[in-house]
Amino acid sequence: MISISPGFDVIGLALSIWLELQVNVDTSKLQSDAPLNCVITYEGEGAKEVSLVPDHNLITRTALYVLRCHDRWTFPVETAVHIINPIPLGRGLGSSGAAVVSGVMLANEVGNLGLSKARMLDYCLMIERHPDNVAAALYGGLVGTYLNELDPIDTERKEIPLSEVLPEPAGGLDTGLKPPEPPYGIGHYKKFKWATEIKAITIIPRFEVSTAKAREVLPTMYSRKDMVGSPRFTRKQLEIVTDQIQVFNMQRIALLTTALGESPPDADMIYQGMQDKVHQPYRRTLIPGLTEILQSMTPKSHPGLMGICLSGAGPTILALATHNIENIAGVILAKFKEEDIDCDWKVLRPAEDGAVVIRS
Ligand SMILES: Nc1ncnc2c1ncn2[C@@H]1O[C@H](COP(=O)(O)OP(=O)(O)O)[C@@H](O)[C@H]1O
Ligand SMILES: N[C@@H](CCOP(=O)(O)O)C(=O)O
Repeated sequence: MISISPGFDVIGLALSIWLELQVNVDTSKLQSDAPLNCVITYEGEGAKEVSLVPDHNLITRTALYVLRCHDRWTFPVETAVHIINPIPLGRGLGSSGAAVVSGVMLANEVGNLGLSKARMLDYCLMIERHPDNVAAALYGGLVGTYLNELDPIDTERKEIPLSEVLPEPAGGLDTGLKPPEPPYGIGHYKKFKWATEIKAITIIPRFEVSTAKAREVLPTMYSRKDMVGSPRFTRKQLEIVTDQIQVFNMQRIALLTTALGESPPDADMIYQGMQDKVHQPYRRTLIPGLTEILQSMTPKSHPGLMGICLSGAGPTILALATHNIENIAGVILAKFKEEDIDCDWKVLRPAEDGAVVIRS
């Protein structure tokens, strides 16, 4: 799943590329030699780099966090988790969001915790703190999200450093200290319609940009950062510039969520709706060719194109299109090639169902 500009940290889209866990609890065994009673096997994207040690792997570490909040200190004897992952890691396609959601669901299943999806979202948000990706993965489709204003005690709990919520390796077994439980109702979501004729072309460069790094390049104060070296601006003018950036994105989000659901789609409105000033301009330093790609492709210059943006934190480019798909993809591939960047590409569609459990 991905987040869509200009809906930075707000709008997420679940796409038809599914992380799958095949889980078996062998209750005939009385004890297990596996660390934390869990045997992990793995195939697909990340197979060479992802740890198969349960208190290092993001999926099982997340599951252990949820289990430990419920006084279960290890997996049940003996839990086998086979991970099948088609989502490239560190490309802006939400592999970590999917991993976190799957870890929470894994705990819910093996621990028989009976958590609702709303409660699972709380656990996800203690780990991946921007709600766009995890809400899309959990609920499916195109979602808008927000974080609730909590009382001071719950706010403090929700902001406990990630290193305490999800230490690596997952600690606690020796100390017996329960990890911080999430407050109730951290975030909420609303699903929007998606016009079926719109396809999602993803152009996936063969290099990684970690989301953490792509967030570090963003300004903390937009007005100050934007005005560095421009002492001629007054305080009033700085406020106006900040407002302009925020209002620019808000005006677009307001249109985009409706425009993406209308048939036939209005290309100009979607294209305008996908412009962003909050994160894309700052991330160009991490992604050669980004500015040129985003600025040179419009519905007029490339018929069929509806809109174009960075997918998540990048480096993947998301182009929405109704037709001319190969041609549009070819242009973006060629532009990356000019920067000596090889890419893969996929045409995806929204996955409306969200995270599901199939019991056999
Ligand atoms: N299937 C997976 N199993 C275990 N860990 C994963 C999996 N997918 C992602 N991760 C973890 O998430 C990291 C990538 O997260 P991130 O930088 O946010 O990029 P992305 O845009 O793909 O979400 C990986 O380096 C890995 O630590
Ligand atoms: N809104 C976040 C989305 C990060 O998505 P990812 O797929 O790169 O993890 C951001 O833009 O930082």
